[in-house]
Amino acid sequence: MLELKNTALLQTKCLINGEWVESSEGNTLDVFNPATGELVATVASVGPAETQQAIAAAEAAQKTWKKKTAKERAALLRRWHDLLMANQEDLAKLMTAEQGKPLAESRGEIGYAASFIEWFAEEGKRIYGDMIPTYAPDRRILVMKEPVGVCAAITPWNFPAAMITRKAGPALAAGCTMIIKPASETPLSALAMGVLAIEAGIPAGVINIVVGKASQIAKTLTDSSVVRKLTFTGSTPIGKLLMKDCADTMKKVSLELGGNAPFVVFDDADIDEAVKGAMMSKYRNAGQTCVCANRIYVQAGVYDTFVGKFAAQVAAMKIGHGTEDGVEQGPLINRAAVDKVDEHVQDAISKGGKIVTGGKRHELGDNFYLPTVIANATQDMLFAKEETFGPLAPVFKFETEDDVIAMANDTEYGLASYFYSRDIGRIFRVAEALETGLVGVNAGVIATEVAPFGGYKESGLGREGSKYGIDDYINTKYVCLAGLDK
Ligand SMILES: NC(=O)C1=CN([C@@H]2O[C@H](COP(=O)(O)OP(=O)(O)OC[C@H]3O[C@@H](n4cnc5c(N)ncnc54)[C@H](OP(=O)(O)O)[C@@H]3O)[C@@H](O)[C@H]2O)C=CC1
Ligand SMILES: O=C(O)[C@H](O)CS(=O)(=O)O
Repeated sequence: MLELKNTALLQTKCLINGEWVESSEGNTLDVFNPATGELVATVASVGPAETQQAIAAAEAAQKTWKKKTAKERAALLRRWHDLLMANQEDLAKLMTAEQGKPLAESRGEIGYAASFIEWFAEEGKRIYGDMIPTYAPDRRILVMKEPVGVCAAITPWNFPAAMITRKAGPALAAGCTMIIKPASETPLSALAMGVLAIEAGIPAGVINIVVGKASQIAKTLTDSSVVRKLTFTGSTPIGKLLMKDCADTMKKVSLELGGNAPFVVFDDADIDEAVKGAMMSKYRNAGQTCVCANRIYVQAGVYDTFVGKFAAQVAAMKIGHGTEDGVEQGPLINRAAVDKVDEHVQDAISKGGKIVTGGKRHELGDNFYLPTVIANATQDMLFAKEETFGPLAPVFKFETEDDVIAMANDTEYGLASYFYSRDIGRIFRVAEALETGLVGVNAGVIATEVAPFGGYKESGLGREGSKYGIDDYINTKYVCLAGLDK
């Protein structure tokens, strides 16, 4: 049973124009605990009519929100940040209840989510324009930076808080307003953050949260000419669909999509550090992150040592419900996710892969799968080309630097990559050769609000976080002042 200190955080209605509303047709959707299968809450499930109301509210609110000074917006965002942190434990409990991740990871995600609000509260004060040396004595050239306007966000279940604030932070700091459609599996984290945004004093209509049938809500958002930008985190196929749907109204689009991260261990690596990094990169969130190591490549000279050390640590992981102390891996989000992991395992076995540890469903329940290591992985196996999005680590052997760079880049994805080496020449050669937006050198987890996060190729468009992350919420205007010599 969910025991919250601040019971107001368990919000089951949608947020439109500062009001908590039910579906006009009485529709609802159930939120289940992926560990136990128990019903956590029943949430209002709205459609096109309510989405239109949210768009209208965001449009009206933006007229005054953009006129606040960056400092005024920053003060409100800072209060939101402080309330997120003050309610971190309750927000973490809600997240573990609906998403399944261990409480420690949920607490960490709330801190990560709040960091984007804190970061962009300050970045909003540094959206500088330009005064460009003129081309004519009677003229002056101004460059103004203005908020894009009404923005829509569609977010995933794997990081139910951080993937929202990584978008809402820059949007609100820049003077934009937002309609957020969270994933149907995990709406409670979004709605709880909405409760705290209202408490922080963020005006009605600046943030709107609509839960419901994704395709219906999305179509209403993408068809609307009022919505000037769409930002999405999720699968590449859905990202492509949304990008196409945004073309008719020429919206700005930011996409954080799927990945297929290579994790490379060279023979000059610190093997113990490489094992530590592989554990963190592969099994965080039960392998359900777009930047998880999806393919582990180990140079022949250290292959057996790495596999032995790595598999021993994986086999020792504590699996359980996210609410249990010390649990390192909880359930996956649903049965389909577990089936996909098992499909990759069975495919590998059929092609000569060797299970070193794990390789089967866990008796804890339908959504649990043992953390798995497969040796003798080869490029013809499904996980070489498909994102597993689960706790499966295939370990490939390679001979040369050129060989492994070719294999690492042999994918349509380009989000994250990692490698371990202590040779400075190799570090620069390989970091520059890898075709990904993020590169971790001797590190397995590198996401932070201060650095730009985003992909190459079919892993997406745009950057989130860092000083670059606010650019996607800004329009640049050139103003020419003439007649100044009279
Ligand atoms: N880059 C990343 O961080 C993430 C990548 N993924 C990738 O996506 C794969 C599948 O995960 P999944 O959760 O199904 O990802 P989806 O892309 O299906 O879902 C992400 C978001 O998109 C919404 N959505 C689903 N279908 C549509 C549609 N037709 N139009 C508009 N929005 C839609 C979902 O809503 P609803 O929940 O209501 O269906 C959810 O809010 C994973 O295996 C992984 O490869 C997934 C999550 C995060
Ligand atoms: O979508 C994801 O998987 C996250 O962006 C990964 S991270 O930002 O938590 O590294």
